[in-house]
Amino acid sequence: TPVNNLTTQMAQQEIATLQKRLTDYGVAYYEEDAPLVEDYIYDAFYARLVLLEAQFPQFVTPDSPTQNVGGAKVKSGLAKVVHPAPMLSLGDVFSLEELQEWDERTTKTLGFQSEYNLELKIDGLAVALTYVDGKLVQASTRGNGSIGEDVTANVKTIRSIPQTLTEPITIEVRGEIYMPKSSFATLNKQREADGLEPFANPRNAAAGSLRQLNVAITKKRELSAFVYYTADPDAIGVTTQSGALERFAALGLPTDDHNRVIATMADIDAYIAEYTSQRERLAYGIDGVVVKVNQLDNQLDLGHTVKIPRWAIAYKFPPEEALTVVRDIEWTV
Ligand SMILES: NC(=O)c1cc2c(=O)c3cc(F)ccc3oc2nc1N
Repeated sequence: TPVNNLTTQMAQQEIATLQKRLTDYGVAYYEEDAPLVEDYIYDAFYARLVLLEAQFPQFVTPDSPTQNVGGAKVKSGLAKVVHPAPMLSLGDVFSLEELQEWDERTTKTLGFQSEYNLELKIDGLAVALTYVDGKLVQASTRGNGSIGEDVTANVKTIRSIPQTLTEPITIEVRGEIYMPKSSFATLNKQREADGLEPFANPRNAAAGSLRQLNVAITKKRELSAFVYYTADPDAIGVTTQSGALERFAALGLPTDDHNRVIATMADIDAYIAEYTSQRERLAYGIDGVVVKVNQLDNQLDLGHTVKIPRWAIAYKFPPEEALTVVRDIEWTV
């Protein structure tokens, strides 16, 4: 209802509801680094409350999210960044059968069996890094794909991300920021000692540590990163995904070296089996394997939908607790 059609009674009710909702969102986001809603949803509710409180100041309370520093300010504290090209997400499959279907669809569309570049799916949060003449000038989160948050100052505290490339080129690269398992364990021990809620998983810990207004907090959190994509392959003279990863490393960008170029589904099954068992021995969390068409011109032929690329797919590992249950059942039998 437009604000000027509201009775005082209705306004008081809506303001109270919004104050409670935004306080809960703020606590989840700010205290637990486990946001309950996408930022743009939070921002819309926040804007509505600001409007109502301006119209009905008698209902502004000192503990309203619009009044306190904690929740709201942190949320809207980070500047927004519009992505030049939308940051898409990966489509997911949860079984080898579905992965086989994806391979068949891709082969049919291309008219031949493509070679694939296989990569571990790092369980962190996506960021875009912009370098101009070899200097890091901006870093932003994916956000809703079109609009992300500016985390440049935070990213500059991450040792594995170079502020200067080995060549003075201008390029935007994308990657995953993650918290190594050892840093995660240390951080949660410290939080419990300080009487704070531990982070649920390394991904939430990484997100909460990156999206800090106070950069000194980010610096203490020992984050790391892997780069896996660029929208401008011509800037680095590569024609394959595997070649791009090699060039990223030559430029001084951190890459994960577990990638493998393969030609058949049998090779994919072997890679998935290998890293399903290797998973707990890795220094960082992975939640699956990413299969990418390796030739970049074939990627262009396949294109993307509004939300996901057609030339890549994420095979997600079954959640670990499920595996434990399966093991127990086998054991009792
Ligand atoms: N978490 C990851 O380790 C990982 C994630 C992505 C993406 O999210 C991703 C999203 C795209 F639209 C295109 C390619 C991508 O490649 C990716 N490659 C990876 N290795």
